[in-house]
Amino acid sequence: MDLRPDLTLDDVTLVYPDGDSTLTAVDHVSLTVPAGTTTALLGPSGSGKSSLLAVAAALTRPTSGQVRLGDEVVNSPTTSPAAATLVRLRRIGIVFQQPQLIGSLTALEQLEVMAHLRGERPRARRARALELLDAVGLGASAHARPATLSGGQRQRVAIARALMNSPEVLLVDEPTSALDHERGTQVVELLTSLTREAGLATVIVSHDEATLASVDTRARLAEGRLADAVAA
Ligand SMILES: Nc1ncnc2c1ncn2[C@@H]1O[C@H](COP(=O)(O)OP(=O)(O)OP(=O)(O)O)[C@@H](O)[C@H]1O
Repeated sequence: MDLRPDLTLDDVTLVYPDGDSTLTAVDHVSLTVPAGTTTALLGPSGSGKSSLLAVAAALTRPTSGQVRLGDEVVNSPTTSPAAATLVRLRRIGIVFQQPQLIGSLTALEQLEVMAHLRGERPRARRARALELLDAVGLGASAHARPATLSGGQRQRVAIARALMNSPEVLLVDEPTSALDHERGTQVVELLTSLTREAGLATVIVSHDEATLASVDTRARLAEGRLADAVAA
């Protein structure tokens, strides 16, 4: 296993403007996700889970505090948009609630597009894409288009795509919300085993505690604050 950095949030606060006043969506959250482990981020609707994920993903700058990979600060109130884009492209894989696949492309092509954007050579990117599709159990569906895949299979393509740029961090927003219990559990198990194998620091936002038996840690948000982070 490669030695990958831990993901650390140091005292992160995110305040949105809200009419004449402000709304504190994330309130002084500190959290470390060690490399090779998965943390589930739980909490009621509006507790700040998506906002925290957006800061961890360098999609949104924190109002105060910082995000680190190892010792390196990758998102802070002064991070430039260009630096944040590079961090997202090179170091962070994101899986959204909906897989957001391109209808006209095969599973293999969805992955290859990612590597193409990074300027990887065609042969290398095809080999890596096939390896990842195999890893998510879709080796036999490499040439299938999204319409012919099930919801669980589409989510697996999105996971493989997020890993195409060999990220250090994997951030996953409600991956099981469109899946039944069994398929949801399988997707979380896949995420935790890929995380261990690749030494990733993974955060899964979830409403669905029943699918989370395989995660290492559960962190709970309430009104933007971290209520607890316990070993699962
Ligand atoms: N872009 C925004 N501008 C202003 N307020 C926002 C914005 N995004 C979220 N909020 C507010 O911040 C708070 C936290 O929202 P957030 O979406 O992070 O919570 P959540 O736990 O992910 O909820 P859900 O489970 O419903 O997605 C909520 O009060 C929400 O209304």
